[in-house]
Formats: sequence, C-alpha cells, structure tokens
Amino acid sequence: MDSSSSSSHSPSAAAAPAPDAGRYTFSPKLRWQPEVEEYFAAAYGRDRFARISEALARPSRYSCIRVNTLKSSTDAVMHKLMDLVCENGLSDGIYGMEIVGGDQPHEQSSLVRKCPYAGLENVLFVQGSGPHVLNYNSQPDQSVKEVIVSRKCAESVLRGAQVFVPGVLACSSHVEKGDKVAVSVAIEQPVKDGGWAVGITRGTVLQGLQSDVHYEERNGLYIGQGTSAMPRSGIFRVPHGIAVEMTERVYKLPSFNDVLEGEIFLQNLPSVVAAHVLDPQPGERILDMCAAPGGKTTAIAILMRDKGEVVALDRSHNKVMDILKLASEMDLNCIKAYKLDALKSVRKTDEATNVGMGEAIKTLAEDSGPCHVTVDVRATNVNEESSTTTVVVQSETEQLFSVDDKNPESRKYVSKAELRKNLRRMKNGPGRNNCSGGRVEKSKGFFPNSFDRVLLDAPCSALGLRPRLFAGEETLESLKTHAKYQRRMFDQAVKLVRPGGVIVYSTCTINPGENEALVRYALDTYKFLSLVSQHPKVGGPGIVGSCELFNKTYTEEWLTEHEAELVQRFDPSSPVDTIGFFIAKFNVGERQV
Ligand SMILES: C[S@@+](CC[C@H](N)C(=O)[O-])C[C@H]1O[C@@H](n2cnc3c(N)ncnc32)[C@H](O)[C@@H]1O
Repeated sequence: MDSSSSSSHSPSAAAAPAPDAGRYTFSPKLRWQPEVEEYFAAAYGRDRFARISEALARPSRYSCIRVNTLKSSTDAVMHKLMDLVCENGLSDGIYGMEIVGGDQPHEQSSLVRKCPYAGLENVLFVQGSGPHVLNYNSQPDQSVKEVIVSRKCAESVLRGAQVFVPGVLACSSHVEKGDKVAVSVAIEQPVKDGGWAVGITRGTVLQGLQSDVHYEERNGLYIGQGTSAMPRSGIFRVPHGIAVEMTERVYKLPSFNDVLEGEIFLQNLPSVVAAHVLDPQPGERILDMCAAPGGKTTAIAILMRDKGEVVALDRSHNKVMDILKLASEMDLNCIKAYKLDALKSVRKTDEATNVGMGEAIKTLAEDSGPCHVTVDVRATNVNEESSTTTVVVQSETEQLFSVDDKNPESRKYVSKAELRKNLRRMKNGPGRNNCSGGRVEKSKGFFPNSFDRVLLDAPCSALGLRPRLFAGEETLESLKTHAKYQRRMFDQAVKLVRPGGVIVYSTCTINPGENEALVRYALDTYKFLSLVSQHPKVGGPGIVGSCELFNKTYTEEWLTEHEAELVQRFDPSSPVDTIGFFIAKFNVGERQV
C-alpha cells in the first residue's frame, strides 16, 4: 500500500532534547502501563526502576559467544574470532565514530576477550559500541531522505539486522535504489482516549528532515543511516527482502551470520549461566520443558559431553524443528526433541509403559498364527513416550512388520535395511534427532520421577529482553496470567523429577510476580523442595518482602533475605550489561506419601 497522506506521526513525548542541527543521538524513553510502572517502582524503588527502564531500551554493548567445546576449544575459537575481526571487518565501524558518554572505542586486540567469571571458561565476549552520534548534515544543501520503521524492526536493527520490507512504515517521496536514507523508529504513544497508537500508517510519504513538520518528533529516535536497496515503490509493493542496508548504526555489534557454524552459539550470558547452574552430568536423563530454539538444550548436552539423554520439548512443531537443526549443526546426538504441551507432560502412572506395544504384539501374534516375536526396544523406533511407537516384529518366516501402537491392526512391512539402520542407531546412540524430512515426533508425556534434572525456562512476559522500545502492552492482568501459567508448568516439573533430583527455573523477565513470587509458591506448596545456592554466580540477589498495591487489590509475597541470596537476578542496568533474567535452583527431597 502506498498512501499519499503526508506524515501524521503523532506527537512524541519520547523526544530527546533538541540536538545540534543534523546531529542525532538515540535516547528513547521506555513507556509502561501506569499501573505496571507503579508495581515495578514498588518492587525496585523509583530510581532503580528508572535505570532498568533506561537500560532495557538499548542493546548490551557486547555479544556473548558460547563455544561448542566438543568441536573446538575456547582458545582456538578466540583466535579465529580475532582473525575474523581483523581480516573480515566484523569490527567495521566500531572505531572512528563519536560515542556518547564514557563508552570509548576499544583497541582491536581487546575486542574479543574471555568471560571473566569462574565456571564460564567456554564463553567469549566480543565488544560492541554505542550510542554513536549520527550526523546527516554532510551535504547541507541536499535534503535528507528518510525511512521510518516499525518498533519491532528497529529492535532487530539495534541488534545488528538490516531493515526488511515489512518493517518499513513510511518513506520520503523520491527514494530510489542506492539513495542514502536516515532511519528512525515510530514507537507507540499514549492517545487521548486511553491506549496506545503508532500514529503513522504504512505507506506514508515523508517530506524530508528539515521540511517535514514532524521531524522534530523523531529526535532521539534515529537508529542509523543506510542505503536503500530498492525504490520507494518496491518497498511498499514487494512482500519481502531487504529494504535498507544499514551503513551507520547508533549501536554497533559485530555480525556472526554464518560464522564458525556449529562451533559457536550466540547466547545471552544469563542463559549460559542457567545451563551451568543445572549442572547436568554425563549419563543423566535431563528434561528441558520449553526448549526451542534449543540454546540451553545444546548447552546442557555439551556440558554432558553428549552422553546421556536430553529430552527437549516445545509445543510448536516448527520450533521443535529448530531444536533439531541446531542439535544437528552442533553434532549433538543425545538430544531428543518432541512436540508436546509441557502442561500435559506428566503421563498417568496407570498407563503401563508397554500397554500399547503389548496389545499390538498380541493382536499381531493372534492374527498371524504362531510366530517368534522379537522386540528390541533399542533397535527400533520404539519410544515408550512417543505417540508414533513402532515395534518391529519378526515372524518365523523372517518377515518384518512395524506396528503403530495407536493402530495395532496396522501392519507394515519393514525392510531388513530399515532394521539394520535401527541396529546402527542402537550402536551409535539415539541419533542426532528423531525427525527426518520435516517429521517431528509427538510425545504422550513422561512418567513421574523419570528425570534426574529438569530445566523449566518458562515462557514469560519477556520484560528483560533488550533492546525493547515499548512495554505498554503488558498490564497487571496479563502479568498475572503469565504467573499462573508458570505455576502450572512448575507443578508438572515437580512431578517429573526424581527424589534427589534438581529443578532449575528461569525466566527472561524483570517481573517479580513471575520470579520471586513463583519461588515463594514453590517453597510454600512443595515442602520437599529446598532452594539451593548456584554456581556460577554472576547475577545479584532477588527481591525481599512483599507488596500490597492499589488498596490491597494487588498483593504478592516475595523472598526472605536468606532466600534472596540463593537466587540470581540479572539487572540490565548493572555493569554486567545483560538482559533482565532470573534463575532459581531447587533440590528435590523425598515426597511425603
Ligand atoms: C523462553 S522460550 C525458551 C527458550 C529456550 N529454553 C532456549 O534457551 O533457547 C519459551 C518457549 O516455550 C515454548 N512454550 C510455550 N508454552 C509452551 C507449552 N505449553 N509447552 C511447551 N512449550 C511451550 C515456546 O514455544 C518457546 O519456544
């Protein structure tokens, strides 16, 4: 759609102080629902919450890289990355630009460095930089062409992406392929009758920086400068593709696309820490309840030296495919990924493991007359927890059949080659994945007490992810809904872990209702759980006490001083400069029957 309306960008209360003519810095103000702001201010104190809010609106100034130590060493990867930084220009533009505040350019040699925290020797940091001052006035007589992008698009660009076609909201009238364009972001603003609106329709024509009556509103919201990859008409006509190749960015982070694939994984530091805190041991059986895209799953498998079993669940088919793809890239064989709603991950004990299989075999035996039935669980696709159980049955006449336990009547001839393949799988372990050609296995769930350790990296409000340019979509009500969902998931985790086992609970949100209040619920509900200390410890303590807000219509219990010291809370405004994240670790004692 190519609207001919001129810019109607709504007034922005998020505007920064007026910049020098043509020089722009990035200084967005993160907006919250007033009731949520009130609640967080009660939890953190107003000043600390303001600092957190400010930090959330910009990206971390470094990239964290986890090394696949089964394929390479941290030292070897460090040297390769240093070479890449120097030779291939991963550091393009990290130097030589004016930086606002104290974050000055680094020496090339210190761009890649080892993570300084004990226990995280498999982690490297690659330095980025910003915020940089943007200057559009190199040719003052020429009017500057502009592109305004959506908030989601801008958040990706701040993390290093290009501007893709669907992300463009508005553009100057005569943009041609190859033109230099200034890129800014349209962020939701409060509207008179309540709620929020972006106030700009896709296809809007912009009048140029100086002549556009609204250009002042975009102060503080410029994210960089780029070269248009197509004319304006294309940007609003084609469905996908790069619209603008960024050449100058307000924050610069080196790009790792297709770099050392399988050897490294770009991952937030707290996520790496969460996998280490779980402390998985080779040979154990681990459950990763909400696993996609598999960042923590693969970290766990590597810590186990690919020995044992990591069961990775996600409710989305495509996301399970992502896990399997990542496991395959990293050459990890101990990961088994299934599509399953984690809220239904406990299988009832009265469903005996092999009922389906037994029935299937009986039916077949009765049907085929006397036969010699061989069921080698390891040699076949048999999976007690899978809904596509396949049993290979060998009759006296050496014929091989597979029987689906959902449909015992069904018999399918299985070639000897297939059986040999299965035997090979038995020898080589469970296989890199349980899907081929896009097929993902579903699971019926797992029996109680069947895992040594469980990681519940819960779906959450994600209010710790950064950069985040708007937070008004979350209300107190929606925050409560996340918390209820997490409790139900935690209930499942408690059933699945064996006595003597471990549960690690984590989220990427700063919301105490999904963090400390979950821990309170866990400890008050399950007396056999104990909160334990964590290694490595990088984050700070949890939040102590409780809150009562809005005439006691909103109350929440958090932690005691002692408990707060045992959890890890990653504050985005701390010098560690990570996303907002929370980790709690529980030891599981004997249940009282
Ligand atoms: C925080 S992300 C997990 C990130 C992952 N642990 C990692 O480190 O790469 C949460 C995931 O939970 C999944 N999810 C949400 N509800 C679920 C459910 N009921 N059962 C299983 N997975 C669920 C989402 O699809 C999403 O991939």
